[in-house]
Amino acid sequence: MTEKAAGKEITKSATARSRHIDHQIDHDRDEKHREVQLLILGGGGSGKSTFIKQLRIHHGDGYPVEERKRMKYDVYENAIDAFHRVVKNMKELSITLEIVDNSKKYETLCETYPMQEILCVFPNVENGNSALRSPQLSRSRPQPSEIPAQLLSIWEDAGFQRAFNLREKFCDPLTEAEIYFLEHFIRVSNKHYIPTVQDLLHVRKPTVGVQEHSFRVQEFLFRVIDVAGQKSQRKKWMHFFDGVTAVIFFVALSGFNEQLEEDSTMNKLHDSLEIFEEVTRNKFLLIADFILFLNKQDLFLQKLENGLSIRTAFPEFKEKSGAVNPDASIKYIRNKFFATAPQNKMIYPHVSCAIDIDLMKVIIDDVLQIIMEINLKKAALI
Ligand SMILES: Nc1nc2c(ncn2[C@@H]2O[C@H](COP(=O)(O)OP(=O)(O)OP(=O)(O)O)[C@@H](O)[C@H]2O)c(=O)[nH]1
Ligand SMILES: [Mg+2]
Repeated sequence: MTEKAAGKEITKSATARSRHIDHQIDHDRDEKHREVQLLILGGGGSGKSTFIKQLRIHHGDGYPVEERKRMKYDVYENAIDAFHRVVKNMKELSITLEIVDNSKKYETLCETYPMQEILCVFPNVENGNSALRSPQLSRSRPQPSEIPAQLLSIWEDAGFQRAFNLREKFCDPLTEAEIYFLEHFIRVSNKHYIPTVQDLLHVRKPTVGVQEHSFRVQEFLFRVIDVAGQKSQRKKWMHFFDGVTAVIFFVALSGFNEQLEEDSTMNKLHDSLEIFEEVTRNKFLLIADFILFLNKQDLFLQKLENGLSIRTAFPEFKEKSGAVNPDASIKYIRNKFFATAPQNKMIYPHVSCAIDIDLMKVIIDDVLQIIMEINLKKAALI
C-alpha cells in the first residue's frame, strides 16, 4: 500500500471510530433521558409503600404465588398484634371473654408463646415441622398446629366480638390493617392460607431505612425510592434529593383527627403540611415537580359520613349550610397544601385510595404519563 493510501485508511478508521463514539454518546444521552428518578415522601403510614405495591401489580411481576406465600408472615404479625390490642382494650372496657376456656387459652398462649414465638411457630403449622419439638420447650404448651384454631375460637367468642364492635371507643385503637385481618381471620387462620394481592395491599409494615425499586414502563426506566416516613427517619431523605425528576408526596386525608404515632401532640395533617412546606422549598428540590397524593380517601369519606369534620384540624374551615361536604373538605385541604409551597412550584394533585387496584391503575397511568412528560421537558433543557 502506498503512503497516501495508508493515510486514507487511517483517516477512514478514525472517522468510523469517531462516529461510533458519537452514536454511543447519543445512545447514552437517550438512555439517560429515559431514566426517571422518583422520590416518594410523606408521613408514616400515609401510603407510600402501598403505592409501590400497586406499581408492582400494574408494572412489575404482580406478586407471583411463591412471593405471596413468603409474605404471609407479615399478615400473621398484623393479625396477632390485633388480638393483643383487642384483649388489652377489653380490660379497659371491662369486657371479658365469655367462654372461660377461651380466657385460659389466651393466657396460656401469651405465657407460653410470647408474640415473636407465635410468629415462629405459625409458619411451621403447614408442614407440621413443629418448633415445640425443641427440647427446651414445655410439653404443656399447646401444639403450634392448634394455635390458629385457638385464636379462631377467641375471635368467635361473643365477648371478643362485642369488644371488636366497640373498637371506636378503644383508647389504643386498632390500625386499619389489624381490623382487616381480624375480619378475615377465618380465611387467614386456615392452614392452606396464601395471601391474596388485596391482603398484601392491607399489610402494615413500616419501611425501615430507604428502599429502591425499578420498573420499566414503555421505553422508560423508573427508579423509585421509598423512604420511612416517621419523624426520626426524615433526616435520611435529603441524601436522595439530588437528580430527582419528580417527588410523589403522600398525605393521609383521614389523618385530620389523628395524632402521629411517634408524637401524640402532633396532628397528622398539620405534620404533613409542615413537611410539604420544607421539601417544596428545599434548595436541592427547586426544579423537581411535585405530585401530591391526597390518599386514604375511603377512610376520609367514612369519617365524614360518621359526622366528623376537618374542623378538628382546621377550626377556621366553614361548612357551607352547616352540612359536612366531602368535596369542599378535600378542596380545602388541597388548597392548604398549595398555599404552603412556593408559588411557582408545579404541583399535580390526585385524590387516591392506594388499596384500590382498579382506581390506582387509572391514577398510576395518569401519573406516569405526567412524569414522562416532565422528564422529556427537563431533558430538552439540558
Ligand atoms: N383504607 C386504606 N388503607 C390504606 C390506604 N393507603 C394505605 N393504606 C394502609 O395504610 C397502612 C400504611 O401504609 P404504608 O404504605 O405502609 O405507609 P407508608 O407511608 O409506607 O408508611 P412508612 O413506611 O411507615 O413511612 C397499610 O396498612 C396500608 O394497607 C388507603 O388509601 N386506604
Ligand atoms: Mg413504607
